[in-house]
Amino acid sequence: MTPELRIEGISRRFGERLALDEVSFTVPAGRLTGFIGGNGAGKTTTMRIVLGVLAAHGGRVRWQGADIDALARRRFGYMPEERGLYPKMGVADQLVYLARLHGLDPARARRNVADLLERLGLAARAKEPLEKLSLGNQQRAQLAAALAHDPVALVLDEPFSGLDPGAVDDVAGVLRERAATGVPVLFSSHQLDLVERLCDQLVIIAGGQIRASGDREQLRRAHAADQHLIVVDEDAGWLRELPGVRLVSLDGPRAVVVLSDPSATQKLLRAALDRGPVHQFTPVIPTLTEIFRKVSQ
Ligand SMILES: Nc1ncnc2c1ncn2[C@@H]1O[C@H](COP(=O)(O)OP(=O)(O)OP(=O)(O)O)[C@@H](O)[C@H]1O
Repeated sequence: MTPELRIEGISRRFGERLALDEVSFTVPAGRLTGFIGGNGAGKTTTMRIVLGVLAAHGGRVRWQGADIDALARRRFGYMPEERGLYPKMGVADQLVYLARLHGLDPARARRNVADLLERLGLAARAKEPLEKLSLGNQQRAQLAAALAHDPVALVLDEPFSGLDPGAVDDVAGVLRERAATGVPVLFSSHQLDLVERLCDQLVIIAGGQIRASGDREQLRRAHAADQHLIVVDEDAGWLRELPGVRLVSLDGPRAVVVLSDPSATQKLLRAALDRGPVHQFTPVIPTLTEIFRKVSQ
């Protein structure tokens, strides 16, 4: 059975406020799924419901094709928004303790924790109490806590917040490795550039509703507005007169155009080549930030 996590029609109210409105999406096995949305969009509420920390008022969470239960959830790795490690306890000791709570034998728990601390650049701080670590290093320790018991799925609330670029790369590397072993990874973030760089799948939520979800590149292509960039040798102003072409912007030899139909593409290219060299001719694919702005309105 494919280890796939599915959120199906989840709704949740807080008093009169509908925080989640029939939220559905899939976190496929072996892929990094970025969960993005503005403040109060519903990311944390969704993640809490997946982990059973909060009850849903409608819908269900499915794991490997069946309704999720406490046993399955125990095998998940969760990094909650309210970070939950003990400030006064040694870093390695508490990670081993948490891994053992999840059922790992002592040797395996110690080995996993040592590997993770090494991988996350914390090996030298292993014996120190958590509170003596910088906030970024505490964050790395939180991630280690979510990973130490060899989880079958990962649900991480803002794992990159407050990390410097080096730490972002360390954490991203660890998540990629986990995903490569077939683990579904869901992580929320406000850093759109980071999500664009890291994730394979995207889920965009706004006002408690899913506005877009799926493969990152497919989404980008689906939101392309039929625009093409063309770069020629000299001023491209002649494009104004070409039938089937609407000029969106013009900057000397660079122009962005919208074509009336697919056959206009070849006509445009031919007309441009008749006038001289064509240095670029390519569809304009929107960035994640542009898609996010468009669908979140
Ligand atoms: N315990 C609660 N009691 C009342 N309202 C809540 C509670 N938890 C969440 N909400 C409301 O539900 C909505 C969704 O909040 P949630 O924390 O899930 O958003 P988020 O996308 O994680 O936001 P952020 O990026 O700011 O963390 C918000 O309107 C929030 O005020």
